[in-house]
Amino acid sequence: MRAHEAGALHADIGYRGPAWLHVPEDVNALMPQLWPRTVRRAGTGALTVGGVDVQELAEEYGTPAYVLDEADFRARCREFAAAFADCDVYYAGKSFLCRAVVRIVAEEGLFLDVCSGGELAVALAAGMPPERLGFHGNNKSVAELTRAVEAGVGRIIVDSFHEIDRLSAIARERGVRPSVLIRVTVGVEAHTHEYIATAHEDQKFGFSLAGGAALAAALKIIDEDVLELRGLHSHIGSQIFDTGGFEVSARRVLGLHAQIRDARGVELPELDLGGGFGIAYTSQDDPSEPGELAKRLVKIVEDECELATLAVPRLSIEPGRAIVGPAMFTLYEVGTVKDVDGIRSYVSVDGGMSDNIRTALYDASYSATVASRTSTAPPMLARVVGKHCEAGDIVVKDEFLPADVRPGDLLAVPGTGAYCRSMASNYNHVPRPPVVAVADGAARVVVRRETEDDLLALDMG
Ligand SMILES: Cc1ncc(COP(=O)(O)O)c(C=O)c1O
Ligand SMILES: N[C@@H](CCCC[NH3+])C(=O)O
Repeated sequence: MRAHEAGALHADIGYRGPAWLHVPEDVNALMPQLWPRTVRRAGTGALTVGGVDVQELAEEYGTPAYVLDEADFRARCREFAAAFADCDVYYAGKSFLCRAVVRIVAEEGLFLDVCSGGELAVALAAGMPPERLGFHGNNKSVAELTRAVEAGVGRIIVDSFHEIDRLSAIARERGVRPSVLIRVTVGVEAHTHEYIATAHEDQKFGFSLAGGAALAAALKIIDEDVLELRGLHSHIGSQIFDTGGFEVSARRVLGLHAQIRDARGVELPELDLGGGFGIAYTSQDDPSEPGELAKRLVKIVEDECELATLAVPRLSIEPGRAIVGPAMFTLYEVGTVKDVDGIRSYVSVDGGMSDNIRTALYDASYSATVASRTSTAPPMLARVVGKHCEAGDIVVKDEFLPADVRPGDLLAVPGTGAYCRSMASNYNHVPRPPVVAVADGAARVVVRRETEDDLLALDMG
């Protein structure tokens, strides 16, 4: 069925889904932009990834499981590195981090952004050269800052006056001069969910540009001469498609570069515009390629520098979601199917909000497909829900699945590489799923499944 016929069918079936979701012509079809690049439907009807059948993965590693397409992940790292060849690309580790990922990121020539002592520990344990690390956070502890300084972290992005004082004390004590950037709140209202927008005035991150705190912080660091101020940093939010926000942000931050030059005669050599580049979760999302993003961002910075008569600083960016998000999907097994009074069917899977909190937290949209077979049954409006004791435990709000979807089917949800395993919880004492990396016909566990023994290990009786 074609999309334009969907309206009529929507009316016929008393459709209760969102207006944008169309009845698919073929409920078995995969939209390439949603899936890791090596995913195919094999002759058997089951999905394969990296040449491995998902049924084999489910048998060997169980469900739910996050499945990482290693070739896809590497390709995305490489594409960002190539597109931003004259810039520094920091992979945002908060999106998903484990030692295997750190090693791949390093091998593919990227830098790494960490934002806690734990992420720093993983990065160092995996052998990431410390000078290729950036350290973020609005409330870094003395212990975290000390560790970063002692390890020789390449740059620390300072976020408060308290932090500047703390870091300066640590640096003085050790007779070192850590490189810092200042996180600037540029007052941009990014077009994304409120909880993942980070540059409007009223929030916890950064020094306000409009209020003068950012300039005061820069002058303090320059005048005290303990820390080396390398540049300014702005991150406007996450899952953003429009480069307009980056343009405003670059203009404002470079305006501050010019103010600092005018006040102290210093031109800062670096500028970081953060991450936030959107990916496709559904047919409605149309992300830009890294090459296109690079062209636009570099031009924005060059134009703004020309206007402010500044030398062009070295640009860095911090993409997380755009690199790992599309490289993974979550593989679940269907446990129950309930038709609720002709409204929709609730398809329960063996995970839920503990492995993907984004739907509940940000009202995020996802897609899904039956992964273990194809079906000739007509499409049926479904809501994929988890097994938690919570009515808001929704994985995929609205999707068309074949009407014969049944217990034992494997269900795959694409786009779960970023902020799913990294934000996973043990709610209801559900152990967190493993991450299985697949490449060239072979699978390996890069993060093992949590066990009930792991859960009990923290419980002191
Ligand atoms: C400072 C900073 N840099 C980079 C990122 C990565 O964002 P994304 O994964 O959307 O690219 C974040 C998260 O939003 C962030 O807070
Ligand atoms: N956790 C958010 C991204 C922002 C987090 C980093 N500031 C998400 O899932 O979309």
